[in-house]
Amino acid sequence: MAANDSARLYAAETQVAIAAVRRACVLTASVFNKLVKQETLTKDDKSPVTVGDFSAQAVINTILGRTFPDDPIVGEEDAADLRVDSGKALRDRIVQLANETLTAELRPGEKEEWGLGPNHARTADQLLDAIDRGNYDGGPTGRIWTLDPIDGTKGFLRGEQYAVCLALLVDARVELGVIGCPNLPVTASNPFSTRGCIFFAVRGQGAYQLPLDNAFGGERTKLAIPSSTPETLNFLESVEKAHSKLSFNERVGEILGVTRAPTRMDSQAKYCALARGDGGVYLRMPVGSGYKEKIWDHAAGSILIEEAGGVISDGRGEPLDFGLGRLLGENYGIVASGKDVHEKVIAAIKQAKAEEEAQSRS
Ligand SMILES: Nc1ncnc2c1ncn2[C@@H]1O[C@H](COP(=O)(O)OS(=O)(=O)O)[C@@H](OP(=O)(O)O)[C@H]1O
Ligand SMILES: [Mg+2]
Ligand SMILES: [Mg+2]
Ligand SMILES: [Mg+2]
Repeated sequence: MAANDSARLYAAETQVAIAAVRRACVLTASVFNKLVKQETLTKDDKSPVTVGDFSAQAVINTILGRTFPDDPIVGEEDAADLRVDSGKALRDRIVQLANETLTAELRPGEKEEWGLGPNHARTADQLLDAIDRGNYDGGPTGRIWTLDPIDGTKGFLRGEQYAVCLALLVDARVELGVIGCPNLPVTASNPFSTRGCIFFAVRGQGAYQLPLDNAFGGERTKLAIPSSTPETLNFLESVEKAHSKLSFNERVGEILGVTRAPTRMDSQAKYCALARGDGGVYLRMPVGSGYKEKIWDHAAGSILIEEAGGVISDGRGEPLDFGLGRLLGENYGIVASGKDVHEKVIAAIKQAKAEEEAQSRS
């Protein structure tokens, strides 16, 4: 970081969040190569969770608990399944992985007072309690961190894109977002370039990309979403068909005159790609299952888009409300894009929706 950064708002939070996300990314990338079948559980909502998700949440919450002990955390995972007898094997593995990560040698930019380095192993109880620091209900006031330790767990299991996502809300407004993408090439135009990027944005201070393997010493690249035309525009959309209505996206694309094929990518890596100009519109429309979006799936990505000069809203153009609790609640889909195309996308959604309603009446 530059010398004058300590004077900036949220400088300490930014440094800690980048360090915590970087450590969690090293953990998840290394665990992927060693995962065995018994290290994945299916949650009540039928979605997967792995030892990688639990131990990344343990690591990040441990660091936040030490550095900002009064700040509550809304995290995706909880430790209930690890506290029962049948969870012993998973629990042991998570304790081992989290401690390997927390006790790794300090890197430039990290401080031992954050509870990092060889002398800072935790007990199993401390790590389970750290995971459960993420049980906060959220709400409209105060400082609240929100964490998705592995966003795109299905992508992670496929060896494709996933992201470690951390954001700080202050009175329901996202002030800081950090996203680690261990499998994303550092050069947008070259899929064969080195993989592993960290993206971060602070309100009023811009959005940046850093190399994952040199987060504090490497060059930071300022991000700006370029303007686009129907010929250059494409959509960034979910891989999982149950997560967003891809047929609706296709119709919106036709209305806008989009000719390029969509890019399908798991996780908030989609927001990162958009922020660096690698894709034009993040479009996520509900499939009609009644699923409610979670704040940790969009908070960090939303500030990255805004600080890269873009706009994020729901499918009606309404702002996303991060102050309603753990759920985004009342949003109808999500649209993120450059400023020049956002209104056009909202108008195209309105038209596609009207067509759909007319069809269902006839
Ligand atoms: N039914 C349904 N509808 C919409 N969204 C859902 C649904 N189920 C899950 N999720 C959330 O989707 C998160 C992953 O989102 P992605 O955009 O990465 O989806 S996709 O994998 O690219 O299809 C995923 O995040 P993780 O659980 O962190 O992987 C979920 O929070
Ligand atoms: Mg999940
Ligand atoms: Mg997620
Ligand atoms: Mg997750």
